[in-house]
Amino acid sequence: MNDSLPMGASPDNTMAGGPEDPAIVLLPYDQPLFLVGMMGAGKTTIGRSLARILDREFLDLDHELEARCGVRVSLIFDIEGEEGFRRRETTALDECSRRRGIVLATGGGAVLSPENRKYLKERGVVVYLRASADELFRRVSRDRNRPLLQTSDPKGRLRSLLQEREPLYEEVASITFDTGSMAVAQVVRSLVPLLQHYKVNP
Ligand SMILES: Nc1ncnc2c1ncn2[C@@H]1O[C@H](COP(=O)(O)OP(=O)(O)OP(=O)(O)O)[C@@H](O)[C@H]1O
Ligand SMILES: O=C(O)C1=C[C@@H](O)[C@@H](O)[C@H](O)C1
Ligand SMILES: [Mg+2]
Repeated sequence: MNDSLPMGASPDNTMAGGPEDPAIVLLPYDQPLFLVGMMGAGKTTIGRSLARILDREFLDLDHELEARCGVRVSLIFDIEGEEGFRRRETTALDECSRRRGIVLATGGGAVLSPENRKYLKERGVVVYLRASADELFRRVSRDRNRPLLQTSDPKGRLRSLLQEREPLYEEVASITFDTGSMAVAQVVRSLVPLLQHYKVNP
């Protein structure tokens, strides 16, 4: 028995208590978990905490890009523009999404490319952390490392990005979780049992 198995999952991933329905298996314990959502959704904060509880390695796609380039995300945007950033993001996502036993916090715009959406849908279980534009804005308004919000109307920009991306987050999501005004710890506490008992249709 592997110690890192989540509660309720057995090594062959059949349902605890016997395969009443052999077509349904529990979330394989090493299948990657991907967090998607807008900037400020809590992907980094919640992802790190989830990984600790699920005894998984935590990766953050923005941090991965910063480590590879040696500069902050905002400087990648300044030097290479959004197009250059997105190219690097796709390469990093392709590599990171092949890793087993991870929780990966993606960047807010990682769902924009069809290629990225394919990686997310085919390689892991995707959690969409949803929040309203007002709530998102409260969380990110003071952060300077979010280049897309460096405009004269950051709240309006956030609102239009959310509108444009919502269907894309929904498209890739295995689970949509409304964070509402829940505190981080409360979101994590609610997500853990959902993930531990998540059933995958093979
Ligand atoms: N549920 C929450 N309640 C209150 N504050 C939150 C919640 N989730 C995240 N935050 C706070 O919002 C800020 C942004 O969170 P975080 O950096 O985790 O977002 P993100 O989804 O990773 O954004 P990005 O796409 O820009 O990387 C942080 O200061 C974090 O502590
Ligand atoms: O929402 C977005 O498009 C972004 C979100 C961040 O995670 C970074 O990936 C970058 O600032 C772009
Ligand atoms: Mg983040």
